[in-house]
Amino acid sequence: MVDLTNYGLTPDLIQQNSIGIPARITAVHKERYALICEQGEIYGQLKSSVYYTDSAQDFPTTGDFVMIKYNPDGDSQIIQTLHRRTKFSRSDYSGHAVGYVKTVREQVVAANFDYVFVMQSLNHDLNVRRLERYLALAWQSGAMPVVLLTKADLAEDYEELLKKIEKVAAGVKVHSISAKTGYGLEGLSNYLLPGKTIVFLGSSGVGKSSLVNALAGSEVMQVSNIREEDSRGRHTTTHRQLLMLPNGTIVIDTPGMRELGMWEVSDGIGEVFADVEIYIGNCKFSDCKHETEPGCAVKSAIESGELSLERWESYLKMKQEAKFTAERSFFLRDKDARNKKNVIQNRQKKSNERKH
Ligand SMILES: Nc1nc2c(ncn2[C@@H]2O[C@H](COP(=O)(O)OP(=O)(O)OP(=O)(O)O)[C@@H](O)[C@H]2O)c(=O)[nH]1
Ligand SMILES: [Zn+2]
Repeated sequence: MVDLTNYGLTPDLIQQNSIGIPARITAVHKERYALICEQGEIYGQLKSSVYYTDSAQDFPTTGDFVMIKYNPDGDSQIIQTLHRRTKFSRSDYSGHAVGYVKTVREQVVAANFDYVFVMQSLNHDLNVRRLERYLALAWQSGAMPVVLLTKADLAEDYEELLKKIEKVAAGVKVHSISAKTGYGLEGLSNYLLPGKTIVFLGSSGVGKSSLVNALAGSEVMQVSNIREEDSRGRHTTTHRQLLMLPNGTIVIDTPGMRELGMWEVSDGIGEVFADVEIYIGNCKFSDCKHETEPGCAVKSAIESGELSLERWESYLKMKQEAKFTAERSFFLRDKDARNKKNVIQNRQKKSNERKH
């Protein structure tokens, strides 16, 4: 029998009135879920009467703990998604076809992880702006970010670069590693603990699968062969996946983690740009736009070189993006409500017409 506490389940997650047995989602397929429960690896489907009628019910995702009605002869039934400790989510705009009313639902792409490995490769992929964005997302999730700079064996003289990264990633540990040579992997032992869950955030080809294989000591994930000259990777990870390493650490690698565009980062920004935000409250005018106002703490920090202009601009850019995402969600929710109202009015109109 599998003990789910080894998979990170804590008893407090199961509510008193819950029925069924607990399970953890290991992969999401089209209409079917792969799960692990005390009976081993199984498949399950949603109990539609619960999941489609009760909008408060969260559709399960990789890493979720759920309650199931176990079926030894076929697919089990998923009856409840348990509270998530941490999550990566974005707004789901699908289903906004003309004439249909559908709520903008939160789409969660991974849940219940302890650490986020924010990965960039030291050879081609390194981009400070993208790193800031990843870090904001990671903080937003509620878990602890850790920066991994991969393919250290391909890079020369990255000391300067490392300093720059460490500055951007204040308060976050930065590790340079090589899955190929094993360099730096022992430095990850603080996170690779039994029952802890790690999720990977990084673009295709950065070396996520290679790292998992290096840590597992065998080919547990397929590695895509990319041409190193242009670093163009193929999308090889086709299923969201959760798996356990031999030492009991759980890793999640899902393709959903790549589409970062529409994620809300509003809360995470404050964490990543704490060094920028300290100036903002110190301007002479409380509604300072940090443009031409006298006594602007931001402007004077930039002038004195305390704050780099580059950092300030990247802060503004991310703020702007977050605002756009929030407004877009709001607009669609609003539009949704209007649509719903129209549909109801039309229905009423039709039924009135029939009566007359
Ligand atoms: N030299 C070197 N190459 C590496 C290292 N890690 C990964 N690679 C290579 O980089 C390429 C992509 O590696 P993957 O592990 O498939 O990358 P991934 O992030 O899982 O990619 P997706 O599955 O597309 O998301 C492969 O050709 C690997 O052999 C490393 O530490 N050193
Ligand atoms: Zn100001």
